[in-house]
Amino acid sequence: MVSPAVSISYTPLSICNGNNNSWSSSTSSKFLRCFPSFPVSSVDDENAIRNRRVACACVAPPQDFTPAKFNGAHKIENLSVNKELEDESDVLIECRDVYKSFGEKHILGGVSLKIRHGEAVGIIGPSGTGKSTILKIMAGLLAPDKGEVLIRGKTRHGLISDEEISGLRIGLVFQSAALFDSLTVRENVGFLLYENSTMHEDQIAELVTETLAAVGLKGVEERLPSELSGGMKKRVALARSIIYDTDEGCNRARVGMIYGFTSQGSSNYHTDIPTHHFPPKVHPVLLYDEPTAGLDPIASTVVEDLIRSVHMKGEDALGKPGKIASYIVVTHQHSTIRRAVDRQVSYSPFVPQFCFALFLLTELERLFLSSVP
Ligand SMILES: Nc1ncnc2c1ncn2[C@@H]1O[C@H](COP(=O)(O)OP(=O)(O)OP(=O)(O)O)[C@@H](O)[C@H]1O
Repeated sequence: MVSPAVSISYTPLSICNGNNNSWSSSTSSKFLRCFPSFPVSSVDDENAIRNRRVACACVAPPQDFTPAKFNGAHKIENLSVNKELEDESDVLIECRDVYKSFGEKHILGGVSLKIRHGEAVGIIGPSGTGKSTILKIMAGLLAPDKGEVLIRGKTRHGLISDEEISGLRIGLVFQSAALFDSLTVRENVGFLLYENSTMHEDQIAELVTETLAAVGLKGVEERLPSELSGGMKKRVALARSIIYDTDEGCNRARVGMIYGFTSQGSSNYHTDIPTHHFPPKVHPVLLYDEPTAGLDPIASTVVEDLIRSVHMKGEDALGKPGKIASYIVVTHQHSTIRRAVDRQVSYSPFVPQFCFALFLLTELERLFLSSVP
């Protein structure tokens, strides 16, 4: 089993990107390795973490760190240092110098980042800095005031369009599970298919059961959301974001349709992929907004491993390879960065102190977990 290690950097740069062996000697010498192994809990799944390339993203304030003057416009910086990633052909989503304000509030001030095929990216930063906003912009639910969003190299104009996402399936899993309270788990997970596919109800029911099993839930199909724990709700939301139409008979005209639900009506965005296997040119990308918020450390671990397992480099609870090409996780929890992310993008100028605080919290969490019999 590969054990992720956490390192402390004495520079704001906190990335160990790429594969486990990607530390150059000059880089590794700048880092103090402090936790050679991650605590093994009962929910650890060797398969789920076997394919983890890196889980390392923690920074301490540099000794000479002086916070930059805050001028109201935060900037996300892609801190990747991996030269291998300079090839542009595998970029699925790119934000280029994106600005966004709400009224007088300047939320995003020149955000640039790229999400590549196969990547697992974490976005970390203080509350209210615009992390959810950038996810919504990437998903095409909000338009930037200035700057560009490119989907597989093509500039998106305005909000998401059917044409644009014919090659990309973007799912957005919101912070709250945002299930429909009056619908059963089966109806929630299968909602899009019941509403929009030509699949027979029995087929949908079977697919829902299979998808729930993939996220480790069995026998909950007929329950209402109010009868589930917070962690179970998150898993149901995850199942809803990865289910897709298996009806080969469906024509492809529906590829690229997008549906949305938030807590006031819409929270999870899907496209409807009507083939059992994703067409070769369709890349499912999931955007998770604080998927472990409000969960205890063990429930968080389950969700973090599930996020890994539905990724193309993982295996789901049924032992099948995951189907998600790339994903982004917005989180406040360092454990989520450590377990579920290969690469981290951070908000400046506060991130060194913020990550250091997260590091301390994670250590408390680790001590707590290790003391549990
Ligand atoms: N539709 C909107 N209208 C007006 N203000 C908004 C809107 N959406 C977000 N904001 C404001 O933009 C700021 C950034 O919000 P956002 O949800 O993106 O932050 P965040 O970094 O994800 O925060 P948190 O970590 O607390 O979830 C907040 O001050 C929020 O009130």
